[in-house]
Formats: sequence, structure tokens, C-alpha cells
Amino acid sequence: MAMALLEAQARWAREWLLDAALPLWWTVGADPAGGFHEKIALDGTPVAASRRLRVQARQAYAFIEGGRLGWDGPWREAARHGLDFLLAHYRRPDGLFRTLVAPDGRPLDETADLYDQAFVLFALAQAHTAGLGGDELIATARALATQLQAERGNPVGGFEEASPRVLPLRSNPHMHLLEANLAWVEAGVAEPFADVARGIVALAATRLIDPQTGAIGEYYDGEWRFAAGESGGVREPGHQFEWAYLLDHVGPVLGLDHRAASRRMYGFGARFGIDPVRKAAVFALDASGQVSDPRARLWAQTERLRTALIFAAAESDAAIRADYVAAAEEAFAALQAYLDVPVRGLWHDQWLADGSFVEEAAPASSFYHILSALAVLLKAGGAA
Ligand SMILES: O=P(O)(O)OC[C@H]1O[C@@H](O)[C@@H](O)[C@@H](O)[C@@H]1O
Repeated sequence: MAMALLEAQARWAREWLLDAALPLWWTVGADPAGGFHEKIALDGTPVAASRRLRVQARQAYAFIEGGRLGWDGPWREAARHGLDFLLAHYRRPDGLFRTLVAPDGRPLDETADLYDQAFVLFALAQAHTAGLGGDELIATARALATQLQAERGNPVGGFEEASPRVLPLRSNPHMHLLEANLAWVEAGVAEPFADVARGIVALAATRLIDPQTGAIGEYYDGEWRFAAGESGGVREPGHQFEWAYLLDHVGPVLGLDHRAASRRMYGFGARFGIDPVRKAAVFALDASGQVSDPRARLWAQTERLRTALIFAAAESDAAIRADYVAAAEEAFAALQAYLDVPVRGLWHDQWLADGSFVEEAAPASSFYHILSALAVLLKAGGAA
């Protein structure tokens, strides 16, 4: 199989990551007073803005993955820097985690978003795996998982957005909860995480996936039926790719075989979700695959890249395998377009239908997506 392009891309990515991005997001992206900045402006200066929990959690993971990939900078210190800020300033008196604080750690929004709880579990799992904490990390994660089940468990499966109930229910936090619970199982801590992960997989297979197309939706009613109106028909290509990866990954981690469903889901995103001019995954489609929002965000390209690479590696049919490799190469080329900014290590986030990028500060939240894709690319391309 022709892999020369992919190998060159992997080398490029390694250099970009180790020489530019990780050093920059540590030296500029971390606030010496604690925690990580939300954004770095395209001139290379940090933006003083309120801080979402998910950014602290994601940056902790990003530096741990950077360490695994061979960054010789202080990745342990960086990961602890994010985790310590998270545990100190986001935990509410009831044990759940608030969504937003000021740069000095002052609480700004007490909402305990389901999506954010998933990222707390994920960061704790990653920190535990990396040897950055012992039993106290396990205890914190177990307590959070138990509390979520008790306070947010939906009788049909999965979780409520809030208590009391807020509708619509959303698939997206479940995707990240699946990711986080799998990370705990991979870390060798199965209880209660394996059962939670199995429950989410069953929910996806029986309720969240549209049997007509194999695609996963975004918004549901309280009994996990597709929400009425337009919102029930929203399909995000990036989420097809991201869920497809996780539904494949439950094979090695949980011994469940959802390969057929995961490939069909990826296929929906690949067939309808790639803009033929930009060759990039767009933001949203309707249930039939018509583009409803042509903006292309960076993260969707990284999810396409990772999933195509994982599927390529597992594929025995040479022609299908070559298609996955070509998709991965195209996805990386799209990612490179976002990374093409004056200060190396930063990025654009939104690529518009007219071919222009929105000129805005680089959001830290994308780094986690970049690392999770590059971790696979560097190995596939022989640059790990
Ligand atoms: O929008 P930010 O915070 O950059 O996150 C980027 C994206 O990450 C993905 O994994 C999904 O969860 C998206 O819904 C989300 O928008």
C-alpha cells in the first residue's frame, strides 16, 4: 500500500507538535497563577477570558498524550497544572463539577453540565494511567460516576442533562462519557466504568442510531426518540466519525463487536459530510445527508483522520484499506490548512464555505482533538 504521503504527514505532524505546539501551549497557554487559558490570540498572546471546565480537563490530557509521544518538556507538571486547577475551583459542594470560572478561579456558572462531568472522568483516567495520582483519583472518579447514575440516570438508559429534567436529551455528552468510561477500563479500573460504558453502547445501538441510515443523531425526547422538528434530524459528520471510532474501540476494551455499525456510521459521514471543494468535514447535515451548516470546524477533521486510520489498520481488503488511507491523508491535508497561521503551533478553528477562515483566537479546546488524532497518525506513519 502506498503510504509515502501518510509517512511524510506523520513526520510533519511530529515536528509541529513537539517543536511548536506543545511548547507554545505550555509556555503561553498555561497561566502561571493556575490553570490554562481558553484561547491564544493569533499574534501569540493569551486571551484573558472565563474558563470552561472542559478546557482544563482537555489540556491535562493533551500534555499527557504529548508525553507519551515523546515530548521532553514538563508534561507531568503541565497535566497536574490543569488537573489541580480543575479539582480546586470547579468542584461544587454537592460533588458535581461546575462549568465555568473566572481566571482567578471564582465561580461564574454553577451549572453541572453532563458533558463537563464526562471530561472530569476522562482527565482523571488519563492522569491515573500516566501515574500522576493514585487511589484518590480512582475514588474521585468512582464517586462522580456513582453520583451521576443516582441523580441523572434515565430509566430507558443513559443520562439526563440535568436534574430536574431538561429536554432535549443529547447524544454528545454520552459520546464523551463512553470515551471516559472506556479510558478507566483501559486503565485497569473496571468498576463501575465497564457497566456504564456497556449501557451507553446499548443505548446507542438501540435508540440513538437512525436505523434507516446508520447515522447517529444529536437531540432526543425524554424516552430517547428522535426529537420532534428540525433538531431531531441534525446529523454532525464529526460526531459520526467520533462515535464510529468509539464503537469500534469497544471491541478491544469491552469485547463487544459493533464494527458493522461503526463502519456504516463512518460511511454516512464520509459520503455526505465532506465538502468537495475544501475537502473538509462540514459541521452539520440533515437526516437525509443534505448539508445544513457548511462551516467546517477543525475538530471534525481530526476525528475523520483518527477513525480512517484505525479502520485502515484493521481492514483486510486492500481496496477498502486504500480508501481509508486516502481519506486519512485528505483529512490531514485539511487539518494542515487550519494549522497554517503565522505563529506556528496555533490554529484557525472555522473554515467557511467561501474558503476563508474566521480570524479569531485559537481555542485551547481543539488541542485535545489534535493530540488524539496525532497519537494514531504518528504510529500509523512510523513517526512515533
Ligand atoms: O466546541 P469545543 O469546545 O471546541 O469542542 C469541540 C467539539 O468536540 C467534540 O468532541 C464534540 O463534543 C463537539 O460537540 C464539540 O463541539
